Amino acid sequence: MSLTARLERGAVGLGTLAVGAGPVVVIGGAGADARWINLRDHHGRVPAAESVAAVRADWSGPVLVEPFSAADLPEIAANAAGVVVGAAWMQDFQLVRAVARLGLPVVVQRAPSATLEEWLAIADYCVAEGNDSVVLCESGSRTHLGGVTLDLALMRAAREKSGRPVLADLGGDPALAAAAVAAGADGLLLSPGSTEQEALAAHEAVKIVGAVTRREDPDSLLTARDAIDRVDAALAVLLERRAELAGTIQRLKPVGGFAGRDMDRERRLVADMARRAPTLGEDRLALIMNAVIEAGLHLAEERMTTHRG
Ligand SMILES: C=C(O[C@@H]1C=C(C(=O)O)C=C[C@H]1O)C(=O)O
Repeated sequence: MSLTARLERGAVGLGTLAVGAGPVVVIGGAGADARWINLRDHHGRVPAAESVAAVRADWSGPVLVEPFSAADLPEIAANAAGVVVGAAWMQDFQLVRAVARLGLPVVVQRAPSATLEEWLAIADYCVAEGNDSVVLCESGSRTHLGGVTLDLALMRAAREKSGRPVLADLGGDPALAAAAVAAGADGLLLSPGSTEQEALAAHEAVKIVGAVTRREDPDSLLTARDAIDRVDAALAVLLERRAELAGTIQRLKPVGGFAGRDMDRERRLVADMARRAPTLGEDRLALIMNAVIEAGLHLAEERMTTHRG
């Protein structure tokens, strides 16, 4: 889908990036699709221009900025693709209004104790200022253990109720990336200082889990190829896992390998798969699965020979 077509479907554009249609985006530090800067991290001691210039030194893509105060807004208006209304000042209505008036897309983080209604009300404040480009970001609630729990059910409800794109704020730990993508996140927010490895882990979840759970409707060659590449990545993971399991079965069966081939079982598994892949249908699936099964049996026999040898 072209950026314009994506935006027509309720996505929010962050520079060249569409959030809400197409693949799940990763926002964070190095290796992410968009960078973000939290000016609150420095308690206003580092000028906005300096922080933006530091990121701009090696990044020309979209940058999101969370201001420390209203004084940062001119710099943000000039140099950012979007503004973050941080969880800590979600209730500062004056600042929210001033941010919305910049006309840039606004990411509204949920304050730790805010309800769904309170959270969505902030989006309404932005709309009242004439800014409808709002992305909601679930940033977690404080728990009795002193930690922060991401509420993926609330994130999902926010998406359904508002029709707006949603982000899951994973902080410094991409371990929940897969769960967030499965729960319908349109983007994953890593901390501004996240590493390339963390971005890689998040992108991997976007590819593998997104390929299975996220419906995409690409309408350009480039985006369709991007989408099919993600499906192939997921297929590769499953094919590798399948080959391992098929190998285990060959070792456990009384007669393994090609000599113990069980065509009845193969027909049954193809028929089962055809229920989930009705468009392909049984005959085409049989051809595909025959190749997959034979590859597994070859690998298993090769390994048995190596082990015996
Ligand atoms: C895995 C098995 O061995 C063979 C390989 C199969 C497969 O890869 O799915 C299926 C049937 C057998 O021909 C099995 O018997 O279950």
